[in-house]
Amino acid sequence: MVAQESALQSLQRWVPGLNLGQDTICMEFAGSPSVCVGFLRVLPFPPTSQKHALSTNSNGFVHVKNPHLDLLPEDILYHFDLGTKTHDLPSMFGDVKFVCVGGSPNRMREFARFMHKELGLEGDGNNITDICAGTDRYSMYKSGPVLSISHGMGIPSISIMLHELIKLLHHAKSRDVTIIRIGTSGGIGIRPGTVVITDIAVDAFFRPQFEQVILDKVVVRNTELHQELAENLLRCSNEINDFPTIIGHTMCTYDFYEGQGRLDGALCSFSKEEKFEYLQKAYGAGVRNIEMESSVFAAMCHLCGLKAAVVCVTLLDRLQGDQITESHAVLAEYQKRPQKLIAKFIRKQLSLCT
Ligand SMILES: O=P(O)(O)O[C@H]1O[C@H](CO)[C@@H](O)[C@H]1O
Ligand SMILES: O=c1cc[nH]c(=O)[nH]1
Repeated sequence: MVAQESALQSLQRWVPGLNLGQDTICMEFAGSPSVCVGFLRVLPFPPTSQKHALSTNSNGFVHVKNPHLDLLPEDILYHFDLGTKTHDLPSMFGDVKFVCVGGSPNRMREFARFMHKELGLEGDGNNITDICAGTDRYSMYKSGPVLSISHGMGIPSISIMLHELIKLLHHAKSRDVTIIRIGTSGGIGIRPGTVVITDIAVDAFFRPQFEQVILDKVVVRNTELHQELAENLLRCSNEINDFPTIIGHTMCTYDFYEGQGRLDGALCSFSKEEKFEYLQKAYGAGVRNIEMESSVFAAMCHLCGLKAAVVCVTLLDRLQGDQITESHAVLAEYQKRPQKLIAKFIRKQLSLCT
C-alpha cells in the first residue's frame, strides 16, 4: 500500500489529475529484469536523484538484456542486412557516439550530409552511401561518429529498428552513445514550427508509460527521457535563437487520424466538440505535441542504458485544424530545425564550437 501511494504521488507530479486503473500488470525497471508486482497500473518513478543513474551505466556500454543472445553462433540483423559473421561491426561502428533517428529515409540522408559538412569531414558528403542498401526496410548513414537511421512510421516499425540498432551497438562495443529522435509532430496550443524537446512520453490516456504485450502479459515500461540532456538541448537552442523551442510532454499514439483525434480520416466517430475537449485535456496534462514513436523509443533506450532525447518540430497547431496546409518550402524549413539544433549540440559535445 505504501509503495502504491508513493508511486501514485510520483506519477501525479508529472500528470496532474491522472485517473488510474487497478489491473495486475508487470513493471520493468532499468538495471533489473522485469518484475511482476501486480495491482498497480503505473510505473513508479525513482526520486529525482536516481533518474540519471537509471539511464546510464557505469562502463558506458549499451546493454542488451537477453541471455539467449550469447547462445547464438551468429546474430543476423535481418532488417539492416548486417550480421556478426558477415560484417566487422566493431570496426564499422565502434566509434559511434551519436545516433540520430527519424521516420523518413530522405530526411536521414540529408541529415547525414548536413552533419558531414558541420563536422568538417573530408569531401562534400554528397556521395555518402546507405549502409543498409541490401534492404529497403531502413536506411543508415555514417558521418564520423554520427549514425543517421530512418525508422519508418509508428511504434512497431521503430521498435524493430531499435532492437537491431541496440544489438548492433552492443556487438560493436560502442560506448557512451547518445541517441536522439529528430522528427515531426502535431502541436497543441503552440505556434507551428516550434521545436518540442520531450521530457516524458505519454500514451493516449496521458500516462507516462509504454505497454508492451509479451507472450500473454502486458509489461509496463517507463517512458522517461534524460532530463539533463533535454535541458542541455534547450540551452543549445537558446544559443541558436532561430526558432521557438520548449520542453514539454509528448503524446505518442498508434495512429495519425482517429488515434490523434483528427476529423479528416477515412473513419471518424466523434464530434468536433469531443475532439477539442480531448486535445484541451491533453494540453492540461502538459502535452505539447503528438507523434507516433516516442514512447517505445524512450522505454527501450532507458532499459538499455542509452542517453536519449526526442526533438520534434510541430507542423501545425491541432487546436487550429487537422490538415497540414503549409507549403513544401515551409515544411522543409521546419524539418531542418531539429537538425540544426542537434548539429549545434553535437559540435559542442565534440568541442568543435563554444
Ligand atoms: O516525422 P517523423 O519522424 O517521421 O514522425 C512523425 O510523422 C509520422 C506521421 O506523419 C509519424 O511517424 C510521426 O511520429
Ligand atoms: O499531426 C502530426 C504531424 C506529424 N506527425 C504526427 O504524428 N502528427
